[in-house]
Amino acid sequence: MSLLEVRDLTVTYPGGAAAVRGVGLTVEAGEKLGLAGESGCGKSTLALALLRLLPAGARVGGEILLDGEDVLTMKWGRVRAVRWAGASIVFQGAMHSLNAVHRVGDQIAEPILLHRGATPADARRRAGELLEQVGLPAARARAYPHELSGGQRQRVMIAMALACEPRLVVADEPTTALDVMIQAQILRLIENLVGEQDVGLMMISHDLAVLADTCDRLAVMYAGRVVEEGPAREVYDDARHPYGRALSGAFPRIGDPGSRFAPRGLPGDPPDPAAVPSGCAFHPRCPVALDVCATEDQVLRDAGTRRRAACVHVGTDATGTPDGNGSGGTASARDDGVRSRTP
Ligand SMILES: Nc1ncnc2c1ncn2[C@@H]1O[C@H](COP(=O)(O)OP(=O)(O)OP(=O)(O)O)[C@@H](O)[C@H]1O
Repeated sequence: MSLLEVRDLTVTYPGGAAAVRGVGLTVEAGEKLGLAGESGCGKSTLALALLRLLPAGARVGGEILLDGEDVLTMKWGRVRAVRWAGASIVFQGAMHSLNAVHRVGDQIAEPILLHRGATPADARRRAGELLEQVGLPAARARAYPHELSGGQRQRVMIAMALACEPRLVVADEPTTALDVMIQAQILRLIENLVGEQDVGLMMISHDLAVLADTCDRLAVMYAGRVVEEGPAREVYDDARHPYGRALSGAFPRIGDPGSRFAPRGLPGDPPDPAAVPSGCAFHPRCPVALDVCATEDQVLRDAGTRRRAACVHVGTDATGTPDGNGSGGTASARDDGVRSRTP
């Protein structure tokens, strides 16, 4: 059984924005999954859904199995317990997530008191240990958030996320607000802590290069769907979906700070989730789209060993590379595929 198994997850916001449209993915214990995609593709919505943190009015379908237990049908008391000990989230922008009027040590100690049944003295001691584990002196427990740097605050957020020894850590753009040097330190910290404690990690970022550097496996999202997944380096170096290829060309590799984000050679913008294009949602921007792509939906199917992609060109003679002719794509090829939903 996987630590996390998401099956056919859909999230629609009031007003009709279909932010997540039938996502299936897994995270194993000790595995680091990177979730990539442009702004607005539904990454944060997926993360919020995992812990039932979506705003009221959002409609959710599918299953989110954490250790086999469906988060979507749990009673609220169970959800609260799961939010700390089952899975916890590190958000971007720690200043907004920490409470400005409480000392950081108290904020780390609180879930230990509430969910671990520790005595106040034990919870304080554990908070000090956690601070040391994330590279801060235990004495910083007495600091208020505004007395810490951005990188230190993000370390505190990581300590909080680890407070109740969760099985899964979800890190949503954990380093976006930080400068490059601190970013690298925080990424290594998350990587090491996850490795030491054998927890699963879902790291969310628009930066495929960072994810390829940190994670074992990558899933690429476009317009609320996973369109490609596979071993991190392979997806980054040799994406099978035209969108994955554009995205992997979009970022500097580590150590090349000169270039900036912009998916390479892609016209237009990601679609409005309230008006997702018919067929493959990527077809209006796709350099190798066929007529059929405008009308027929694409599902994830085998694209090599432990790799899947949702593109009409996958599994045909056509490579789907921008200079390939793409003529081998047929509608019938799609039916051979593996659906994103596990039967
Ligand atoms: N509360 C909400 N009500 C209505 N629409 C929403 C709400 N929250 C998000 N959306 C829409 O859902 C879509 C997905 O948003 P989401 O934040 O999940 O994307 P994302 O990939 O995480 O982007 P970013 O990296 O910018 O956070 C976007 O089009 C967004 O405008």
